[in-house]
Amino acid sequence: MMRSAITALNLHKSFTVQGVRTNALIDISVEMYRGEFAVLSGPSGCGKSTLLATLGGMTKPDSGQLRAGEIDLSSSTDAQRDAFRLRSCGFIFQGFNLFPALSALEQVQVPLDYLKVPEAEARARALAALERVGLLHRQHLRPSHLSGGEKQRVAIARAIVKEPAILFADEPTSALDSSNGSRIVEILRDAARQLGTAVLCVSHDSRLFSKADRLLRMEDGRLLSDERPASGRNTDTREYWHGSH
Ligand SMILES: Nc1ncnc2c1ncn2[C@@H]1O[C@H](COP(=O)(O)OP(=O)(O)OP(=O)(O)O)[C@@H](O)[C@H]1O
Repeated sequence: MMRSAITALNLHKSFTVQGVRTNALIDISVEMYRGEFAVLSGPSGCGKSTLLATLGGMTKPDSGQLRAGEIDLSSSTDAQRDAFRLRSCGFIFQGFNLFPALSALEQVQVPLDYLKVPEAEARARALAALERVGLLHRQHLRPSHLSGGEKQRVAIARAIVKEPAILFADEPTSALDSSNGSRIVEILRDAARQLGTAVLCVSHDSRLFSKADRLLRMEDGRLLSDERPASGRNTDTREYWHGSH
């Protein structure tokens, strides 16, 4: 049995700017599972970022249902959605979004400080997350002394340090060369497997497609296809739930 991280049912979202209405999400129903690495693609403006923002509790859908475990996000207050985001979601963006003045280790500790994790534990967990992305030896460096690939790995460590139920990545490899990009994909896939996180990654990068457990495709606000390619690794999360973790 795959464990659901988030379930969306009949989501609609539109924007009206100067009297012109855009339907960014039209009747989207999708369920994201823990342990699964899903890649979302589609033409520019088709609604990918809006879907991530909605699933991640950053914007409210106009209608439809959104449920994460016991939490009904569609009828929740802003404070409840903030709490869900803080506790259960990780985000990775193409521009890394690191704090210039903080070392790699400090960046990764930030979310745990927000969650009020005691300092010693936060430090130990941040070091473990940096180790997971292969950056233990860079822990004291600030972003200006890190390469693009390393910065993205710090951003991933920061996103996975709280072991989120769901991890959203918006074009995480687009600023990277191919070997750094491949490494990021491996790390995201390992995060899904080893932490039992649902990873939803927006990408136009076809190299990612072959690594995905699941391929979602949007067009004009609609979810056009949702497939688990036979060539992908199994989508069974037993590896995590009954494995050595
Ligand atoms: N805050 C907003 N206000 C008005 N319109 C918006 C807003 N956010 C998105 N839109 C519109 O909704 C549609 C979907 O946008 P969205 O950013 O989700 O697409 P996308 O697939 O992520 O595009 P890209 O690949 O170019 O990032 C677009 O037509 C966009 O112009």
